[in-house]
Parts: sequence; structure tokens; C-alpha cells
Amino acid sequence: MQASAPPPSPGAAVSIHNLWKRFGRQAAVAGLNLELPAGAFIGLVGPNGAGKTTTLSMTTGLLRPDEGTVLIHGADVWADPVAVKARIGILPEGLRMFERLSGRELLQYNGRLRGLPGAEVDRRTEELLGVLDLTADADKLVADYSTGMRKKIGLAAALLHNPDVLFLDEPFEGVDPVSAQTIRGVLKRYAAAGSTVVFSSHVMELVEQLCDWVAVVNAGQVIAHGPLDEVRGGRSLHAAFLELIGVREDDGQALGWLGGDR
Ligand SMILES: Nc1ncnc2c1ncn2[C@@H]1O[C@H](COP(=O)(O)OP(=O)(O)OP(=O)(O)O)[C@@H](O)[C@H]1O
Repeated sequence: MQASAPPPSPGAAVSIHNLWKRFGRQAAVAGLNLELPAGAFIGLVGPNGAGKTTTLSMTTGLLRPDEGTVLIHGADVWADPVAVKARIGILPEGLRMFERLSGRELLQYNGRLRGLPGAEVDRRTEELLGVLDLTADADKLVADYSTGMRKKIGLAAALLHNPDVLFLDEPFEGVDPVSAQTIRGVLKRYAAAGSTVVFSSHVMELVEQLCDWVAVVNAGQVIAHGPLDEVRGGRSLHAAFLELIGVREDDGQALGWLGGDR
């Protein structure tokens, strides 16, 4: 989008340069710069309203930035969308799906849309349904899926074309521990094969377990990034996060009425 963007670092899966998005007078993303290394399992963390979803939406071609450039393996998301979309998988927050298709039909439709041969679509569909423990519900309509099942079928749809980079916005929100374990297993296997995973989460323990690289976003900018151990600097990620964000101490005055004499 801008001619002046510097070349991406070699080895970067995602290069974000001077990204801006304003909603009215508020800047949701305010000149954000970030280089995400290829082959890493990356956690994007930040408080509510920090700009994570807006950043991920602009990075994956779902929301047009006001300013800035995003490159995925060197291809510009907005100038070369077809090339970029072939290389990425996305599980957005509040994903809208074709509700009147069954889970199996949804995957088959996605596979055909991606240009995969029919036999390969069928093979991958059945394998993904099996690994994600959805085979028994494969003929149920997506409209009748639970929250966890929706996340799993959304993940299967995002993985079907074997993308180089997978973006997930809050993939574990509303997911029970059993489904979360299944999703974790699939993501670990995908990342172990050298692909890049970028996911946003509020759950620091999960980010610490899964990620080897983190970026902390606050007020539309990146305030810390790098290998997990560097960012947490000998503390838990939770403690490092609170310190980086500058959490306000409770002065004990507010809500003094709450739980007191009635
Ligand atoms: N479509 C929109 N219209 C107006 N304001 C918006 C819109 N989308 C996001 N915002 C605002 O932009 C800011 C960043 O929102 P965003 O959803 O990107 O944050 P987030 O870090 O993903 O938050 P959370 O962790 O709560 O999901 C918030 O103040 C939000 O209210």
C-alpha cells in the first residue's frame, strides 16, 4: 500500500509496517510495526480493546487498513490478495459459516474453493474430522454445532489447504478442556512441521505452554516482542504482562459499598 515500507527481514513470515486503523476519532491500531519469524508459534497478547482483533483482521485481508503495509512471506496482503490467501489459513473471532451445510459439506466446499482435487479434498476432510473428533457429528448441520465444535470445524477449514501461516483469533475461547487439548495437539503438529502459527489469547498460561515467541499489544501498538523467555525475563508471562501494561493499583476506595451493610 505504501512505497516507502522497508524490505521485510529475511525469515519473516509476516511483516507489518506502520499499520493504522481509526474508528471515528479513536485509533484502534496506531502505527503498529511487527516482524513475525517464520516457523514460530507466536502468541499475540494484550488487554481488552488493545487492537489485537483489528490487527489480525488487517493482517489477513479482512479489514482494509487506513495506512500501512502487511507482507506475508514477501507478498502484499492488499496488493496481491490471491497469492496471500493461498498461503494463509484464518480462524477469525465470531466466524460466520455456512450454517445450512453439514460439517463434512463445509470442509468439502472449502477444499473445492481452494482448488484442491476432489479425491484429495475427501481424504483431507475425513482425516481432519477424525483428528478433531468430529466424525460422529460430520453430517450434523453447522447451525446445530456447539461453540467448541464450531471452533474445531473452523480450524479444520483453515487447515485444509495446508497453509504456510495460520492465524487464530481466540481459538480456545468457549472451548472445553477436552476440545482444547485436541486443538492444541493439532496446532503443535502443524507447527512442528515448520509452519507459522499466530494466535491471540488472554490466557497467559496457554501462551506460555504453546508459544515460543510473543508480542504484547497495548493501545494499538506493540510494546514488547521477541522469544518468550526474553519477554518474560525470568518472571511468569502473567507477571511480565501486568508490568508491561502498567496495571493500576486498586486504591480500595471504589466500590466500598459492595458487599457491605445493606
Ligand atoms: N468496527 C468497529 N467500530 C468501532 N470501534 C471499533 C470497531 N472494531 C474495534 N473497535 C474499537 O477498536 C479498539 C480495539 O478493538 P479490538 O477488537 O481490535 O481489540 P482486542 O485487543 O481484540 O480486544 P479484546 O481482547 O477485548 O477482544 C476497541 O476500542 C474497540 O472498541
